[in-house]
Order: sequence, then C-alpha cells, then structure tokens
Amino acid sequence: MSALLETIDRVRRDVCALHAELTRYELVVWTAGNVSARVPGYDLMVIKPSGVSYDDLTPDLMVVTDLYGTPVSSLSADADGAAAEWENPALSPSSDTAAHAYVYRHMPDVGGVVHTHSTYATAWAARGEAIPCVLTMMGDEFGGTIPVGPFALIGDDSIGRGIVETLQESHSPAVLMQNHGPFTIGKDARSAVKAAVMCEEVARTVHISRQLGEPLPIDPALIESLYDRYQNVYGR
Ligand SMILES: O=C(CO)[C@@H](O)[C@H](O)COP(=O)(O)O
Repeated sequence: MSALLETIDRVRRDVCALHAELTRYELVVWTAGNVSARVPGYDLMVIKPSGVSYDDLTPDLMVVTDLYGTPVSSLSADADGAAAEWENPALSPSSDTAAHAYVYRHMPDVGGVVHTHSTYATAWAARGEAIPCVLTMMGDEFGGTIPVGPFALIGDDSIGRGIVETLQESHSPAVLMQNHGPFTIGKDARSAVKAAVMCEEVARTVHISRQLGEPLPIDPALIESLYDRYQNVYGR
C-alpha cells in the first residue's frame, strides 16, 4: 500500500475514534457535532459523514475531501509521483465541511477542527458572551478569554470565516460561534478534541462561579505566564 493510502487509512481511524470522545465527554447529542483532520502533506482532509449516528461511525465511513470540501477519491500523483485511489462512502460529508476546509486553507498550522454543541459552552454562545479568563486552567489551555465569533449560517464557508477572523488574533483554540456553539482547532484532531473538552469544563465552572458572585479576574501578565508554562513546559 502506498504511503498516502496508509496515511489516509490512519487518519480515518483516528478521526473515527475521536468522535467517540465527543460522546464519552457528553459534548454532543444525537448526530450533532463533528471532527475533522488534515491529511498531512496533502491538500486533503477527513471528516465525518453528515447525519450518521455516532454508534454507526466506522473508519471507512469517514469522507476524504479536498480543502474546499469536495469529496475526492483519487490523486493523479502522490508524494512519490504515483497515482492513488481510495473508496469514499456514498454519503455526504458533514454539513460543516466547508467551515472546516476554510480553516485548513487559512490556518496552515491547524491539523484538526472540532465542533460540538456542549451544553455550557453553547449556553455562553447563545448569549453571545465571551468566557472571561478567571481560572488557571483557562490561562493554561486558552491563554485568555474564550472569544465569541459572529452569527453565521450553516452550509457554506461563513462559519469558517468567522472562526479564522476570531482566532487569528487570539491564543484561544476555541471560539463560541454566536447562537451556535463551540468550534475548536489544534495542531492535530486530538488537540482540537482536548480543547473542546476543556472549553466545556471551563464554561461550566465559570457559569457556576458566577451564580455565587463575581469571579476574580487574573492579571494578564500572569495569564501569559500560565500559558507559556503549560504550552512549553508542562508534560515535557
Ligand atoms: O450544528 C451543526 C451544523 O453546524 C452540526 O452540529 C450538525 O448538527 C451536525 O451535522 P453533521 O456533521 O452530521 O452534518
């Protein structure tokens, strides 16, 4: 099997397995939400099919598309110059494919994108309110506030434009798309899933904190320091 086909195989298995993390952490219900990953070295991505139950997702149902969201099942030349062909399922890619594709085209360091409707983060999105950085965990993972992106209709690249415009100037790997829910990015799909899990966790904690009174802000210089340690030292 060619290196490209092996890579597609691996990315499909990873993307499929990561969808199980969305249900494990209760970030989605029914068929809501989606995970995608870039196929390293190629202008290709892998994303879940639209409207399929999480219990029925299998690696071979993950759809390979180009970075405009069009399903593709062959390349005339892989990295070695050889033609490659693979099977795509007879299913449409996720309704958010154009949004994910836009992110990959405009943020070359992003290798994974995730969308959930996790309850607390989506509640903040419904109010169009950014989550203030009042927890060390937020300084660590998000490097500041989790911002709100614009309202955008589903289906074309409007959501993608909102994600890129909002996150380009921020440390945060998460954006709360107004009236919709969180979208997260990462160097790979696993990191984007982690950001989605963390986003829900801090959305819940800050919400509860606000029921008790006004959460205490953290000095921006200390947030930078937390972010730097977590991103560059923690776990090394
Ligand atoms: O909110 C949305 C659409 O943006 C998604 O969460 C959908 O609910 C899931 O759509 P598919 O990925 O199954 O098309």
